[in-house]
Amino acid sequence: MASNSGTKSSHRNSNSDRQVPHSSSSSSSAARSSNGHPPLRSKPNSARRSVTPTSRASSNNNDDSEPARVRVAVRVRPRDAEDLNSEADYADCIELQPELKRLKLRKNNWNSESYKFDEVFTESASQRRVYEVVAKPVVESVLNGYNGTVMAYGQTGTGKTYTVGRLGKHDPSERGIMVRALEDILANTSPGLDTVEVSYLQLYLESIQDLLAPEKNNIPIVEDSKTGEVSLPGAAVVKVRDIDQFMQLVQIGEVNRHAANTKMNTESSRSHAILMVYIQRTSQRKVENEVSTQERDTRHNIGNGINTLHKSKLLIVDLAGSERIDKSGHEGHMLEETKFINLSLTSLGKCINALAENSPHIPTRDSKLTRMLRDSFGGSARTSLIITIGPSARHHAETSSTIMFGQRAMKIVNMMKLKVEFDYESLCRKLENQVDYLIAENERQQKLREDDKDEMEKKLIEYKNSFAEVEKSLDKRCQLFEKENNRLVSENKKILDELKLQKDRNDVMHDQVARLEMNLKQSKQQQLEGSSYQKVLADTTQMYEKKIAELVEKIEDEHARFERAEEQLAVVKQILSDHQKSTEGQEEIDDLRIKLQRMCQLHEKTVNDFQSLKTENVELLSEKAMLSEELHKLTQKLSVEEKQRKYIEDEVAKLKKLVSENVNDTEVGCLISLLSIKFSKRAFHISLCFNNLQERSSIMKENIGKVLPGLGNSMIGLEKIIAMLKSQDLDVQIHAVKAVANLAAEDSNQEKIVEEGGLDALLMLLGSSENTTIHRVASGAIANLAMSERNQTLIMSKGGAHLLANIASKTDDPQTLRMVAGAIANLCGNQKLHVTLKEDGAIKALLGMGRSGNSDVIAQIARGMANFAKCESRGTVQGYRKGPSLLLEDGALAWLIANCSITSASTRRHIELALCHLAQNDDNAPAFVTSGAVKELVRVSSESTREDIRTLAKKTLKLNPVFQAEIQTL
Ligand SMILES: Nc1ncnc2c1ncn2[C@@H]1O[C@H](COP(=O)(O)OP(=O)(O)OP(=O)(O)O)[C@@H](O)[C@H]1O
Repeated sequence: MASNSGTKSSHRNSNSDRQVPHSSSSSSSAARSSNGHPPLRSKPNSARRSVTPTSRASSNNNDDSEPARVRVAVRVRPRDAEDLNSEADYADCIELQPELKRLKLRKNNWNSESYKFDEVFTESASQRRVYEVVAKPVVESVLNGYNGTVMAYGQTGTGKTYTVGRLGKHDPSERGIMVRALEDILANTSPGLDTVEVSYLQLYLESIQDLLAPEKNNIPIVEDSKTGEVSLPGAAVVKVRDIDQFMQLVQIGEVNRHAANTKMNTESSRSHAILMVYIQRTSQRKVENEVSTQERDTRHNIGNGINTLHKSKLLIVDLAGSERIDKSGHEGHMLEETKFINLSLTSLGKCINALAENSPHIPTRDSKLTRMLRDSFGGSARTSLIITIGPSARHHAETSSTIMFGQRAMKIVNMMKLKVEFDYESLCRKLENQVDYLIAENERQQKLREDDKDEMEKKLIEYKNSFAEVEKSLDKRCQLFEKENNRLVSENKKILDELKLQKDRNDVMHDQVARLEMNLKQSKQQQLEGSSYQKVLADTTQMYEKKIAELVEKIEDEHARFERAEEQLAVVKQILSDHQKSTEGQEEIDDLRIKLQRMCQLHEKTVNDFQSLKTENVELLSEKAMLSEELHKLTQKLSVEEKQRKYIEDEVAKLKKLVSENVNDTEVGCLISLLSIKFSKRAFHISLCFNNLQERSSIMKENIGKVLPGLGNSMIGLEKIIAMLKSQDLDVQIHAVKAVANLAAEDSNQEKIVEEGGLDALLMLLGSSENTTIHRVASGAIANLAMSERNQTLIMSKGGAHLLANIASKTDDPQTLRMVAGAIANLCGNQKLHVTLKEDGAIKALLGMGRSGNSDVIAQIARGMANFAKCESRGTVQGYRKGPSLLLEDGALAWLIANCSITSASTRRHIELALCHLAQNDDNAPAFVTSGAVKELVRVSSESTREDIRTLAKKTLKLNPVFQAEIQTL
């Protein structure tokens, strides 16, 4: 029940409501969450924080609050045996209009008021429908991470426990809200990821007892002053595995509750039962789509995502019965007990009033109930209230106050806040690991790159050196080759020249040989011709043969040398061609060059990567500074708000003081006017101001007019108000009579009003005033006062019946007639007054008011007739009354027959009841026959919508021979 301006948080953890982003001290690249929100940043050494919902929330917007009015449904319990035995004419206390979601309450038995709710459940509404309408939306919202409360409020015995706590072990259709809520919660959570835990407590005589661990008593309530979070550190919290185990827990709780209550000599209805369901859901933020492969690898190393925790709390409250002290006992323990129940329910009511009025201060500290509900009713929780009422008019006042409680609760608008937390510690750990990993990885990469770079540079130098050497040796070899080539070419040329020369010589020698051969031939010839000659010739031949052999040898030498030269040439050629082939070394160098280039590029890229990581680091640091600044601003804003709240409280205190010391009429008048706006909270102070009120000031009169009717809700200043009824000033009289009428509407005020002379003053006004407003309002007040037997006797003894009859004859204003008829109808319910009523002309006046034709007036006449006839028939049956009804002489039968077919169901039932009761008196039978009422009675016996009336009519017709005879003639 947080104040409207207060902050909220989930159970058991200290969390703030708003997401306050923080930058990390160092981080990976700026990953973004899947919904495009800024990435989550951790802040080491701080507790878990609330964040804006992402994955589970139904809505994806960034607002962390959405307005939701407290939903209020009303459920009527079916009639029980006691209700059926109760007074039949009061049986229509409420009228349900479920299709309009409205409920009509017969206000004070002579007037009805219509109230709208979020849902109106008739007696036949199923448990399933009640759960689905009242609790299911709350359960769904709790599953989405919001806190929620379902609360049952109503008088004892109206079905709160039936609605909320019924187990339905043998018949699942009977299951109440608790079991159905847990069924839904368990079906929508996964045992591995989520946890569901419960505590079950009882609040009795302002002491909290654990129903699951009964030895734990007087459990303290701990409130986090910063977050407003409420926790009960001593209470047992049990993990729920399945619905059977939960039902066993509730059963254990019920047994303990029963045992505790027996020990304390009380009953369950005297304590508040509170089931607390804690839900913790885990989900992972997916960031995979938006991170680089490298980051994904990194994340893979340290865990895939960030765990977010959705923590929420569902409270299901079965409140103690809301009956008043006078009904629940006046003495000893019972009185003490009722006071405590009243204390907690009254303080709940006060909080609801304050919340409904959007008051800056919600008085949650007044009772343990409201302290426990501080973070669950109003504030940021989704809340449903089911109010339970009984159908019987016997409990009219309780039913009325229950309805008003529900109506006020409907005005509360909560600002629901989603609390998603992430596991900050584990996130922190993960991010720190991530940072460590990235730093280490970065350093490693850098080192690798530096090593690579050195290596490459070394290799490059080596390659360059070897390339230069190769080039040098190639140059050398080229020079050598060229030199050798030149040498070989010149040698070749020389050999060729020599060969040519040799060839020429050969040719010459061949010629010489040929010549010599010829000479030889000639010599041989000459030999033949002479022996001396022969000898010379032989010598010459020998010489020539020697020369030839020498020449041949020389030629052969030359030939061999030529061949060698040729071989050398071939070698040179081979060397030349080898030399040509050696240019392939160039390709190797090119390859090396390309490799070198690639290595240079790689080096450059590494340097760039390193630079961009550095830039990123700087960006993250500046982001962290920005977010820290934002946090600082938010903290400042919070402290300003706190100051404002204190200022308002001081102002209120000053105002209180000022009012108590009021200085002059005008100021007092203005203050009262001001304070009357916040009347319900300031009534006490206004009453103090009355001590100084003087009628002489026109400002005062005006303000009295504003304040007095409002004061009708309080007994403060009653003496003064009653004194004002006798004022000479008509305006003052009118305002005062309105105030008294408002007070008289609450039956708890009536005794005091009469004691202070209010009834005398009202009757005096009725007799003396000519003002129609005064007639109308005073009659209304008297009608209210005429509800108790003691007041009825007083009214009659002071001539009230005569005065009322007189007003009835003087006016045609339907509102005044309705009030007068209501007052007389109430007096008709007292048999001791019947004769005086008749003698003073009240019965005649009552019937005469039918001339207005107004349905509300006719309803009151019918009620009066039913009251009168019922009391008379009781007297006749019990034998202390004789003779025909006093109603007959004034024409009641004719009136009843004439109005028998009226459309309003409740008026018709009163007329039917009046006829039935009159028919029970045998002395009335002749009048029934002559007026034609027997026929109506027969119709009632078959057509009345109420079974008990049909039965009564049938029984009466059957037992009376006059009626039997008359029926024969019909
Ligand atoms: N809607 C309903 N349908 C049938 N029976 C009902 C319904 N509501 C209540 N009852 C019955 O009325 C009786 C009183 O109901 P219940 O005990 O739930 O009232 P209660 O308001 O919780 O009373 P208490 O304040 O004493 O705890 C029970 O016997 C219950 O079974």
